[in-house]
Amino acid sequence: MSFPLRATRTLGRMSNVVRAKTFTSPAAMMVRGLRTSSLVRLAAGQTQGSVPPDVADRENPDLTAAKVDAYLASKLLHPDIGGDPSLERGQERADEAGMPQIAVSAMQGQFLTVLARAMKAERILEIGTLAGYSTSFLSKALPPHGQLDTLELSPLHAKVAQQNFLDSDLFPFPTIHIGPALDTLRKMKQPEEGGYDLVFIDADKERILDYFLEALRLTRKGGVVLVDNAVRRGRIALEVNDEPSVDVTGLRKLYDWVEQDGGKTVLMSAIQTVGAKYWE
Ligand SMILES: C[S@@+](CC[C@H](N)C(=O)[O-])C[C@H]1O[C@@H](n2cnc3c(N)ncnc32)[C@H](O)[C@@H]1O
Repeated sequence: MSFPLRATRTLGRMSNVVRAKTFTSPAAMMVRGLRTSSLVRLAAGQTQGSVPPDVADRENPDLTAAKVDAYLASKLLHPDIGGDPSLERGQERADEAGMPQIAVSAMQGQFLTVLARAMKAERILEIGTLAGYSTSFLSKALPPHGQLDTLELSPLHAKVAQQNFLDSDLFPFPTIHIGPALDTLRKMKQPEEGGYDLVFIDADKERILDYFLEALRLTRKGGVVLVDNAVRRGRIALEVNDEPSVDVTGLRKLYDWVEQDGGKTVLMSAIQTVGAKYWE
C-alpha cells in the first residue's frame, strides 16, 4: 500500500516562541527546531523509557552532549530545514498519537540533508518512517524531480507521517509503503532511472542485515547505505549484552557480513555520535 499523491493544505501555524514557553531550562529555550519533549526531559534530568542517561564531561557534569547539541542547533539549523516549524508540529502530532519518541535528532536530520545534497541524490529509500521526521530532511535534499520512498510497518505511523508531509508541503512528496519492510523490499526493483543513490535504514534492529542486503541490490554502484544506531549505546562491544531490550544481534550480523566480504562489495565505516540522542 502506498500514499503517492501530492496535495497541499494549510494548518494553523503555532509559533516557536509560544512553544518555547513550555521549555524549562534556558539552554532549552534557546533552541529552535529541537523536540520539546526531549528537551523538557533533558532539562528535568530525567530518563524515560529506554532513553539512556546523557553523556557528560567528567569534570563538569553540567556540560552535557545534549547541551552542546542544543547550542549547535541554535546556530546551525536552517530556518527552512531543521528549523522549519512544521517539524515541531509533526512531532507534537506524533506525541498526541502516542507514538514513541525515537526519531533522529534535528542535527542528525540536517546531517541527512547535507549528505544527500553533497551526493546530489535524486532517489532515496528510507526504511522506518515513524512520523516522517527524517523523511522530511531527506525530501528537502532532493531536486523537484527526485524520488523518495519510505517503508513503514504501522498504518498509524504512516497516517501521521502522511499528515506531516502534507503540513510541511513536501516536494518531492514521499511515497509511504505500508507493511513489513522486508516483504516490500523483496518486491521492489531499482527505479527505472537507475538505482537509489542513498538508502537510510532505521527500522527494527533485528533485521538490519536483511535490509542492508536488499538495499545493496536496489542501490546504484557508488551509492550510500546509511544504518542508524550503529553501536547500540555501546552494547555492540560487550561480550554479554547487559541490556536485552537493546538488540545487538542484527548489527553484529551486519558487521560479520562486512568482515567476511573483505572489502569486495562495500567499504564501510561506523561513527559513534553523542548529542541530543546521547551515545549512538
Ligand atoms: C526508529 S523509528 C524510525 C524513525 C525515523 N526514521 C525518524 O528518524 O524520524 C523505526 C520505525 O520502523 C518501523 N518498523 C518497525 N519494524 C518494521 C518493519 N518490520 N517493517 C517496516 N517498518 C518497521 C516502526 O514502526 C517505526 O516507525
